[in-house]
Order: sequence, then C-alpha cells, then structure tokens
Amino acid sequence: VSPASSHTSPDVCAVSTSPNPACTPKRPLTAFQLEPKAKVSDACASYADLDSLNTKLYPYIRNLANNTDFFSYYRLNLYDKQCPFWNDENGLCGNIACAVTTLENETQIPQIWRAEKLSRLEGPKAQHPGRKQQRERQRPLLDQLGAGVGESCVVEYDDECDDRDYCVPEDETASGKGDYVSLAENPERFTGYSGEGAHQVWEAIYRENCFSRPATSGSGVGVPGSSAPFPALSQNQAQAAMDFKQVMKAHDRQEAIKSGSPDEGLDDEEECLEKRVFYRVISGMHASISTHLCHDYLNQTTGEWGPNLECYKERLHEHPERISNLYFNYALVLRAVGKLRDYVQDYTFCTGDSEQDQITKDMIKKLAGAIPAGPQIFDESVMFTDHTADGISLKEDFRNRFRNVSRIMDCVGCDKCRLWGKIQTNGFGTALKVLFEFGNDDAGVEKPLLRRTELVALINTLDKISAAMKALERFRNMMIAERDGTEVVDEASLPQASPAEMAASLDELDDFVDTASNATIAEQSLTDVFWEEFGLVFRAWVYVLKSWVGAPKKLTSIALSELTRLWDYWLGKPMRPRSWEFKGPDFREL
Ligand SMILES: Cc1cc2nc3c(=O)[nH]c(=O)nc-3n(C[C@H](O)[C@H](O)[C@H](O)COP(=O)(O)OP(=O)(O)OC[C@H]3O[C@@H](n4cnc5c(N)ncnc54)[C@H](O)[C@@H]3O)c2cc1C
Repeated sequence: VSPASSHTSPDVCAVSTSPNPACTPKRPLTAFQLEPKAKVSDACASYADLDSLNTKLYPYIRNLANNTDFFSYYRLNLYDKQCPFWNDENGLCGNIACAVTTLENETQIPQIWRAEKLSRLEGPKAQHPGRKQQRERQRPLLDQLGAGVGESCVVEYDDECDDRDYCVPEDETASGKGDYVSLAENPERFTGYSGEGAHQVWEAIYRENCFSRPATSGSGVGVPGSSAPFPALSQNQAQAAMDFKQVMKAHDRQEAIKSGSPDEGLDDEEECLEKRVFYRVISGMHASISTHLCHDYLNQTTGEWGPNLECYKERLHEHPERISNLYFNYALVLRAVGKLRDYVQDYTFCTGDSEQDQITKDMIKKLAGAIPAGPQIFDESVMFTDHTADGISLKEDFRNRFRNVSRIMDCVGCDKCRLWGKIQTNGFGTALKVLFEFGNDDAGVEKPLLRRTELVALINTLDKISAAMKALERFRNMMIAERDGTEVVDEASLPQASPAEMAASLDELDDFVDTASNATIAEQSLTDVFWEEFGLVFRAWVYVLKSWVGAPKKLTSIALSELTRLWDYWLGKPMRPRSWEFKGPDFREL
C-alpha cells in the first residue's frame, strides 16, 4: 500500500454520541474547518480557543520542559533494541546506513551538514545506575551529566510494570536499562532522515495499526471484535447516534461516488470514534514532527538554520487535515495534563532535594490548574463506552495497538528522530493512560502510578505540540508576508529562563489561572456571530478589491515569465519551471 493511499483520513463515521453540548457534530474535514472559530472535530474547542490558550501557556510549558532537571532529561534504551518487525534478510531496508542516505551528493557537503552527523545525539549521557547506587542516592549518576544537574530529580528508581501501560516500558528488559540524555541539547529539528527507511516506518505505523474489521484481524497486534453499538446511551440517544451515523455514511458514499473512488471501507460499522481518534493521534504526531523539521531546517547552501516556507507549504499548508490533527492532539494532551492536578500533589519529583521538588511541583500544579477543567477542551468520557461480544474491550485493542507503535519506533534509523519518536509515543501513551485509567477527577478510582519517564514524556510531548502550534503561526505570517510582499514581523525566539524568570513566569500564570478558573469557553451571542460574519464579508470584499488592483501587475509578470520560457524553448535550452500557479482563495487568508 502506498503511503498516500494508506493515509487518507478514515473520517467515515462521524458519530456524535457526545452528551456534551460543547461537542458539535462532525463535518467531513475541509479547509473550511480550519477557520479560527470552527471546532476542532472530535475535540470540543475551536482553533481560536486553542491558539489563545496556547499563547498563554506556551512560555510556561517551555520553561517546565527545558529548564527543570526533572523534565529535561530522559532515560531510554536507544541503541540496544532491535527493530522487531523487519531486517535486511527479508529484503526490506531497516538499517541505519540504508535509512540515513537521502541528502543528495552527501560526500560533497561539509561533514557537519551530513544526515548521519545531523541525526546523532549530542551532549552528555549517563548510564542508568545499579540498584545499590540508586539506594545510596548520593549523586547516583556520578556527575556524568555535569556537576550542576540535580541527579535525584533525574534518576528513575526501578519499580514494577503496570499492566495498564500503553507503551512498552523503557526498562522492560533486565539487561538494557538505557542511558540518560539531555533533551534540551537534542532539539527536534531537521536531520536529513528520509527516503525508503523513513517511509517504511511511517507506513508500518499507519498500516500495521489501522483497525481492521473483525473477520480480518490479522495485521495488527490486537484482536478487534465486534462491538455492540452505544450500550451506555439511552435508547433515544443511541437511536439518534445511529441515525446520524447512517446520514453521514450516506453522505460519504455520495461523495465517494461523485469523486469516482470506490466505496471501500464506508460500510464498515466498526469504523468509529475511537479508531478515528487513534488515526488522528498518529497523524497529528506526524504533522508535529514535520512542523519542527520545516521550522528548524538546515539550508545546505548557506549552512544556516531557520524556517523553510516551501517545506511548510508542501507538508502542512496544503493538508489542512494534518494541521487539524495536530490541534486535536493539543486538546487531548492538554486535557490529560489538566487531569494531573490532584495526582501531582503527593508526587515526589526529587528525592532528597526539597527545594527543587517544590519548584517542579508548583510549576506543574499551576500548569494543570490553568487548563480549563471538565470536558470543555476534550471529552474522553464518550470513548470506550462499549464492549465487544467476546469480552475484549475496544480499549484493550486500542492499547495493544499503541504499544505496537512504540515498538515500531525501534526501527527508526536516526538517533534523534528515534529519541523524539519514542518520547512522543510514550507521551501520547501516558496521556491515554491518564485519560482512560484515572477516572473522572474524583470517584475514588485507584490511579495507576506514573513512572518518571511517563511524566517527562507527557510534558515534553505537550511542549512539542505547543511549539509546533507557535511555529505554524509564524509560517502563517510568512505566507501573508509573501502574498503582500511585506516583511515578516518575527516574534522573539523561544524563551530560555533563569530560576528568577521562572518564578516570574509562575506569577504571570497565577493571573491567568485566576481568569481561566472562572471562565468557560464562551458560547457566542447572536451579536458576536453577526459582527464576525460582517467582518468576514468585509474582509472578503477588501480581498477581492486588492486582487483586482494587483491583477495588472500579476498578469504582466506572468506574461514575462511565459515569454522567458518561450525564449528558452526557442534557444533549445531546458525551460525554467513555472513561477506561478492557479489557486483558489484560502479562508485562512481572511
Ligand atoms: C518516528 C520518526 C521521527 C522522525 N523525526 C524526524 C526529525 O526529527 N527530523 C527530520 O528531519 N526527520 C524526521 N523524520 C523523517 C520525516 O518524518 C520524513 O519521513 C522525511 O522528512 C521525509 O519526508 P517526506 O516528505 O518524504 O514524507 P513523510 O513525512 O515521510 O511522509 C510519508 C507519507 O505520509 C503521508 N503523510 C505525511 N504527513 C502526514 C500526516 N501528518 N498525516 C497523515 N499522513 C501523512 C504522505 O502521504 C507522505 O507522502 C522522522 C521519521 C520518523 C518515522
């Protein structure tokens, strides 16, 4: 299956089973849905809500992830695990030499820019200490990460596995305890990893983990069964949900017939919310990775790092559904972090270092407290309400498949990509664990323990999505500047804070928490809607007028460009590529 065909969004069953009125029924995904006020489908907040929340939280999340010892080091087994899915013998390419080869003419570019070099981990590393050293707790990492690092915040004390995990725990094997690496020194950015190796991994992630029909469960690790639809809803609600599902299916079928594509998969009753959510998590993670690599891109001509607008256009701007999936992930992970508010109260972040422990705890408590409580952003309670006939729950199937994705990460042939791939799958796994195993805020549910690596992965995953949303904002400004021929007004680069600045940012968040705790995501009044529509119409008029005014200049440059091409042709030279194209208007430009 080619990547393109296997990755079309399985958004075929827009089931609105949600009892939460803030969750609107889902429409098929189009660019229209990226209008700021539109709700992110399957989540409960709009793009604008999430953007404004992120503007407040972003510097704070950055600080937490990058400037606390607890959250800026990660333990993982990066080198000793074999890809369990393929090897060279069966003809599929899975080794590093094969995967990291795609910069053209590697030998002619300076060593430092070569993919192999770019993909390597940097900074200090420390080996996981033995149990005896852990027990003594006096600098158990023997200063390997540097003298200034609070080691009691970084070391993960070995404990038992929990069968409610969504990921393969990093300390799974007795022999491979892994290394500690600095996340701040290994930012997620362009590495040059691409080609067959990278595609194979993405394909495996999408293909091996797509939920199959009950009768053909062979490809994944889980065993999907047939689920009874909507047993947790009242009869009327269930009927309404079924009716809605039928209407959406009929619509999708019509669309498929119109577009001439086969009706494959549309009759699959089992293709619903949870399965779509699974796809969206993966695709949103892929979109976040693409955003980071386009935003922190190496220009191999100048040797400078910076945003690459063409990369953004190709991978994201032209695929609004990918951007939508990234926003969806933000809503999901944010909701999970918000749910940790009470949990972290008694959590020990740094054994023996009460000052650092308190700072870290305060920061995460404030962050969790600033996230609107309840299902205003994401309502997990509508998921996993049904059970399969043979007792295997959809949740278990979902969990198994997620574990499989985290195993596939061992097949990534670039160290830095593997590091961030593993962290993010662990981060999403932890978010799912918190959402679906922690009960709802109260309820006396016994909460499973979260390992240090899980918390670190969760916060760093949130940091990655949050930074990706900021990068997308910057790209949007660059697009507008390119269109209008103006300069981009660049925001300050990412914050690097000292402890004093961190304390100040705590105060700022305090103010925000006060406002946020009273606020709900506001329902719009009729007047708001009127002015919003009015503004839209007005901006559309201005847009059309501007286009008319700019038309003579544009037509002249098109004519010139075509004449130059004709001249090339006349001289028998290779024709230079067209510098213009036809494009419909984009709602985001309004
Ligand atoms: C786990 C992992 C981590 C990586 N981390 C990095 C990194 O840190 N830095 C770096 O430079 N490279 C990284 N890569 C490589 C990078 O993701 C791309 O594979 C590479 O840049 C080649 O890009 P491409 O344009 O060929 O398409 P790819 O991104 O490889 O995508 C393959 C196909 O998937 C589909 N697709 C793309 N995006 C989406 C989406 N969001 N949702 C659904 N379908 C989609 C498209 O059909 C596309 O043709 C990583 C790869 C993996 C597997």
